[in-house]
Amino acid sequence: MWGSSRRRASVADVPAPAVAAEATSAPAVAAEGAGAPIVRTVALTKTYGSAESEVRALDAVDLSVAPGEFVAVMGPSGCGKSTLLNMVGGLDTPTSGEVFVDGAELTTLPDDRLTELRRRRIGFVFQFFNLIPVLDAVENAALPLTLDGDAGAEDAAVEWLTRVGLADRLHNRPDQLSGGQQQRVAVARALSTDPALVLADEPTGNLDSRSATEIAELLRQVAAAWHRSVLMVTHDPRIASYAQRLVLMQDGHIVDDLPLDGSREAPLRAMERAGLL
Ligand SMILES: Nc1ncnc2c1ncn2[C@@H]1O[C@H](COP(=O)(O)OP(=O)(O)OP(=O)(O)O)[C@@H](O)[C@H]1O
Repeated sequence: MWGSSRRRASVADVPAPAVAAEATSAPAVAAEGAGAPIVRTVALTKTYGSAESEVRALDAVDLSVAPGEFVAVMGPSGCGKSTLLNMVGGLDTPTSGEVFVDGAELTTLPDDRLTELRRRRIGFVFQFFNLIPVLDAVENAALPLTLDGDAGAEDAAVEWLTRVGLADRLHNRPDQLSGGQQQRVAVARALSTDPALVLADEPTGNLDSRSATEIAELLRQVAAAWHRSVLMVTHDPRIASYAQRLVLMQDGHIVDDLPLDGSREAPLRAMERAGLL
């Protein structure tokens, strides 16, 4: 469905207002309206176990992410960050509440539509890159489209690898790339399907400080220049400072939600204020 209506962005578009229109012009199902959030959770709750062993990983979480917005999520270990990302990514199902992504309510979508939405409208970036060792950068970045039988898979991969600064590394395998370069390949792979949303779970957790900063800057660009929404979980306040907005979680709740101004210290100060340090 999206494959037929999707227009591939060209490197020549960068920075490209057209990409912004493209990112929001082909919603999965009836959209919630122009300018509607790309992510919206309503009273999102997830419990694991039952009775006395019950863990409330998410407790009535309401969160919205606007088109092209870069939001960082921080909080102590076990506060529900990954659970939130998994619910928004359709990788796990809520106990109650609703999750809208790009206008579609995930809990009511038939399996095939959910799979299609995950494949085409959401890009995933993981801490350990999750690249295939025997494939080169182009083949790795093309993989989601290749698996979908898309004839333009490698062209899209080359375009996005060029955008993320790897035009001279197209045919290197992961073991021939630095950690930061491998994560760039993973970002290109996440973007190759033209998603509205990129979900990044600790994307800099396996990188040295300099590469981590470069990936944070790249994710900022994914949102600011290429108009994809980015929802990123991180433990690193310095990395969070590249986002436009910080969501702080504790015990399955959002305890603060504040705009950021690029100050490297702001997330740390917010965590101090919330008593999370
Ligand atoms: N499959 C599961 N079964 C039982 N409990 C789970 C499961 N997944 C998560 N939990 C629990 O839910 C709570 C939230 O976990 P989650 O992984 O979302 O936290 P987190 O904030 O991402 O933690 P971290 O920063 O350590 O990755 C924790 O108490 C965790 O033990």
